Amino acid sequence: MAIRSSTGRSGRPGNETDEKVTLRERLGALRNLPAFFHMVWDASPSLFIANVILRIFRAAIPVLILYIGKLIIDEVILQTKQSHGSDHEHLWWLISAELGLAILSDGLGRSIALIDSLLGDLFANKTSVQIMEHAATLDLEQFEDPTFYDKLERARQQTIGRTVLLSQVLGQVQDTITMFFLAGGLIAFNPWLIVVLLLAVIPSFLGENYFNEKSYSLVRGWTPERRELDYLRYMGASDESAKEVKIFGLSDFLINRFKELSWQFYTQNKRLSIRRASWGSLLSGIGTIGYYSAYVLIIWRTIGGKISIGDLTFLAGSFRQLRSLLEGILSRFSSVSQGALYLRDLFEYFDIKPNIASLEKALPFPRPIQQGFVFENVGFRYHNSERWANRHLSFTLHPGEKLALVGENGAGKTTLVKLLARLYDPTEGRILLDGRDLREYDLKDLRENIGVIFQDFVRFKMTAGTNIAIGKIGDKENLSRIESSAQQSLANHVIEKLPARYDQMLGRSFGDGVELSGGEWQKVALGRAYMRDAQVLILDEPTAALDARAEYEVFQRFAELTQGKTAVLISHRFSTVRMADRILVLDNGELLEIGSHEELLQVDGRYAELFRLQARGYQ
Ligand SMILES: Nc1ncnc2c1ncn2[C@@H]1O[C@H](COP(=O)(O)OP(=O)(O)OP(=O)(O)O)[C@@H](O)[C@H]1O
Repeated sequence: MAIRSSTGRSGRPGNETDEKVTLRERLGALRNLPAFFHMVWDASPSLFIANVILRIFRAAIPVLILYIGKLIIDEVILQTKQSHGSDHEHLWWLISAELGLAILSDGLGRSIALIDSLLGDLFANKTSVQIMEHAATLDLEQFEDPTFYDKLERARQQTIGRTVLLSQVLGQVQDTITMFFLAGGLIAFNPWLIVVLLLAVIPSFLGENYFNEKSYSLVRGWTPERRELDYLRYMGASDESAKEVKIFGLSDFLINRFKELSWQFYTQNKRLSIRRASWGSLLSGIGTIGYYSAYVLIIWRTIGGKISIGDLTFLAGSFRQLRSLLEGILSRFSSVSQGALYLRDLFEYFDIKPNIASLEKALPFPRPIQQGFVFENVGFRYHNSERWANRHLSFTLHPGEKLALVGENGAGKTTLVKLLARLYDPTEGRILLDGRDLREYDLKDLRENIGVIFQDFVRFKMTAGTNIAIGKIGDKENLSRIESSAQQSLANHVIEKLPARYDQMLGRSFGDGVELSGGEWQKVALGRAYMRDAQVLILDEPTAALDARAEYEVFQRFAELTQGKTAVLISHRFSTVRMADRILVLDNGELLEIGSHEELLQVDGRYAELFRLQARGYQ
């Protein structure tokens, strides 16, 4: 359990300086916006177009309303000066026009919000699918790397958070258009007003920008800890951990670690929020002073008779709206560029390329295998380890042969089969299949022809039928195939006792799911091996949880059913191992002995020693 800080930064989680982002980087991140809009467009072109058109219409409304307001006031003043019985028709027209515009503006606003949220949902769904699709192409090794998980986590967050970015950028465009309309009026009156306006707004923009940068750095720097918090929250309350949490009395331990980490984040965030609020009030005070200076200027000119009262309301209204628009645009610029930085995380994740992939002109997997697999001085070291998990491995796995792998815990047996299934590529040496490097074969074809059931197989919280069909998911509707696979792996006896048989939900996560015992799960997982038409079958400790009778039966069947197929078995039970044609003994990742049961007994080496040790235990 990664209860210590997973960053390895010894007690300095979320260190801001490590994750500092410059203004230049933020501007640079805006380059991600076109690609982002491309993704949004792909989510729904029609909604996207509708959104843009409605926003352009809405952008023109504020200035029209202000202008009509000015005309109304001028008209009212004119009419109060005129004699009784003057014609009010013009005034009513103006009032109706303003009312109409106000209603239209509200309707447009609601339609835009609706489209934003629909588009947001579509975008979130589409991106989640893309993240899953991309994850499927990546290497196992990449999944074992914590920095990869941080990236994946940040990318996942994009699917939810980025819809806000969409409305922000489109809102930005809309407000900019409105601003141009309003600014036109102000410039015609007095260009200096624009200068006052900018001076009033820029300080608070700089403040916003500064604090957004800090908050992005804080959140980004805290990604590993946030993952740890999620993990602790899950471990503290999940069916997977409940048993051991109770037995070992772990809840206080988990809760305390959670409290410690979450408190650290809270205090860092609180400090930043307080600073942000204090500076924000001060800087926006400057903006208010600017507004009132301009207001005084406009009033002065009105008193001097240079402009009408209607002009006064129009200009004061324009200035006030321009100020808030400009403040909005500038502060939104900070969040847009911050959003674009998060996008960078998403695109960085999409840019991760798998190392293990098919070559352009990949070979089809041989049908049938002619010469078998040849290991030529194969060595493998996990990327995060100094130790060689396999080294100097040279042997041949003949077509149709049943090979058993034997060795102590950590000897490298699972690693060897992972190399065979090309979950990893050798660090040194090579593996040949029918004389060609394994890397030359089409990866999908290779995986289809090599069926592996791992010791830590996944207990999918799905129906019993699906759990078997996993072995060949394309056949998930083929009930007779699923049933015969279940028979072969002895899972049929387990499944027939379940209330809903093959439709029974397994695991306790959903609905009326039923939990199976370890051995029962293993029989179900073994069924997956029989679903496949794979030429090579690999069973990594497939019978560890089976009782003695079940194990005997499983192997009787396995021998019959894999006639003519190549099979690799990993087992610590010598009763199983001796049924193999040949046995490969691994020690510290290296090949120690290889031969049939009888040959190895004659050699009287490690195998003979371990065999006798186990046999003695049964006497
Ligand atoms: N994903 C991994 N990252 C780093 N090291 C690993 C990883 N998986 C295994 N190892 C290391 O590689 C070595 C070989 O492991 P492997 O799982 O192949 O052993 P094994 O013979 O199958 O053991 P067991 O009998 O316990 O299943 C071990 O020292 C193990 O710690």
